[in-house]
Amino acid sequence: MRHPLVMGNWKLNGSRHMVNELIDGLRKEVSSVSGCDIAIAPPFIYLDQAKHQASGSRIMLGAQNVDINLSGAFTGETSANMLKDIGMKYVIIGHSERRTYHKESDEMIAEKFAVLKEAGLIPVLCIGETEAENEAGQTEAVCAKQLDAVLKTMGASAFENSVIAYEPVWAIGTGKSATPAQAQAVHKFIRDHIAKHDAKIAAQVIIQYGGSVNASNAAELFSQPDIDGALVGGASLKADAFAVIVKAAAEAKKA
Ligand SMILES: O=C[C@H](O)COP(=O)(O)O
Repeated sequence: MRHPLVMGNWKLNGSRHMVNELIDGLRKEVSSVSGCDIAIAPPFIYLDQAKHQASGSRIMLGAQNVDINLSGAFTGETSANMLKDIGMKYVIIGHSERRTYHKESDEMIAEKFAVLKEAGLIPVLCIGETEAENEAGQTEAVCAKQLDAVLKTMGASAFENSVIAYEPVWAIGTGKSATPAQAQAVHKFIRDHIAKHDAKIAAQVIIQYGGSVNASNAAELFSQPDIDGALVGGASLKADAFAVIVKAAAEAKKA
């Protein structure tokens, strides 16, 4: 049985004060929740502070990016081994904001996937189509191509103990979430696509939904059989709203 994961992607938001306040608030809200893994991904500069602030709680830490290199003359970059060294568990890769603003290709993202696996970190691989691709009926083709970049280089076994986040670009930060039925259909496609290579791994891989998840729509999204939690942006910046989403995931997957 899959254990849902709700992860907050803080993106470029935060301060020393906010790290302490938000994590303290979240610790109180989720202290009695079981049945759902919880993670947050603050900006790099606050990861160490956040790790300490969350110490002894069920809140795990993740980073928002990683470099493909492990050391050397790569100014401004952070390696997988460094993230492991400071106690990170998850690393988000392939987020559409990085694909768009930093021109990250499927091939580069597959390389990042490989360095994370090598370092013993859990990749959270974001995939998803743009609005134009959605309207052109290309959702499945786009998701398949993004998954294939990893499948071709590493095989289906790479998805063992890995996370996929389906994030339709048109739903990110827009307030316009995919409907539960729309999201379920794509999640099932993703699982079936991996199952063509390895049914056992497809059955266990966590597939999160991301894109305007909030306290009001989370429960219905999580009621879908192939939606295993969420990658949450805006709503993860408020402890109470994020906790409602965590509780909804724990509740929905109890049955
Ligand atoms: O990584 C998170 C996603 O980009 C979703 O962001 P959002 O919840 O603000 O729409």
